[in-house]
Amino acid sequence: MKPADAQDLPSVALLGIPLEYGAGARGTLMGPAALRTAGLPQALAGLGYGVTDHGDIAAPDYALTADLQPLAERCRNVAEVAAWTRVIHDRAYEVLQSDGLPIFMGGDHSLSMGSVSAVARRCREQDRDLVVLWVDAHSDFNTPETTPSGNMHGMSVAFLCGDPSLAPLLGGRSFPPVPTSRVHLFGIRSIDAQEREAIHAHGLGCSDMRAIDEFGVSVLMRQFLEGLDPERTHLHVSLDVDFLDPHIAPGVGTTVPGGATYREAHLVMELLHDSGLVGSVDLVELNPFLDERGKSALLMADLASSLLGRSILLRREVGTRRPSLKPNGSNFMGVVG
Ligand SMILES: NC(=[NH2+])NCCC[C@H](N)C(=O)O
Ligand SMILES: [Mn+2]
Repeated sequence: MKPADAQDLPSVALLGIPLEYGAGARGTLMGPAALRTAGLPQALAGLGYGVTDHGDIAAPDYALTADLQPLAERCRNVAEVAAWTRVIHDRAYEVLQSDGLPIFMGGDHSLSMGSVSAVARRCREQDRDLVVLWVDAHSDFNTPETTPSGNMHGMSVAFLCGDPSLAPLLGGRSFPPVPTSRVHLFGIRSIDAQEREAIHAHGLGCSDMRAIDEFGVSVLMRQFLEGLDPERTHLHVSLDVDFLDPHIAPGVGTTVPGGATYREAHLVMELLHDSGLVGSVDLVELNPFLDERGKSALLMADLASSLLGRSILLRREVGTRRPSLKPNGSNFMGVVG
């Protein structure tokens, strides 16, 4: 997608995914409703977008079939998550055929196995390079073998990068795995021991919270964006509520102290918008049952508005040029821990 100017704004397609089987805590099933109550559709319409709300995906039937049996011991709710992954993939793929930038409203983070796999399939057809920006406290790179919790929302990145043990989740559908060199983790501050080793071994890009403390979100985000080919890139942004500091966003089951501040989070979204590369979005892990008077829902809706171009700038042109700042040669982007 090219940067949108006022007369040429694209449309937005909302898809609700009330999924909670991938998380340890229940309640993310209410996430899509809370994002609507927080005014997300109206906020995007107010920016000038044509907004189509495709409603919520209905809960699919599930069964622990033979192909899933090997996963059952290490993965909680694997039959439910597999059934959801398949319907999410199919529905997301349909929505991707229609016009407009899709926003997948979760739902726990295991939904990205369905949404991003569909985006990957679509990108292959359109000869685009899919790049995934995982904005999260966690790296979600566990596999059934390494998971300490069994919670499948901690395995989405491994699935998307083609972990063979998780392949049965899609039930025969195929998608091009996202090369690990095209995944960038942002805001990370909670990694399990074996997960850390796997991230090193596979060479995923990572701006962890330590790097953000030292260099700031602007330098790191600009460096990430500069590495992308503007002609070929479809950037998928997967935004987990727990990227944010728990003080400003308590409505999530896996809070980790020391998260992004209000302005850091908005600046990330603003820089992403200015890049003109964002092609699809997940808003995940919002748990209204744990929220305080809707404040996390309101913040997520607000961040989505910034990602889609709402600007606090007086002069619009300041924010719409391509990022150009080059930090001087240091290689802090690829380092974890
Ligand atoms: N999307 C999330 N909130 N993921 C949390 C994952 C936590 C932990 N690493 C696990 O595998 O259980
Ligand atoms: Mn996550």
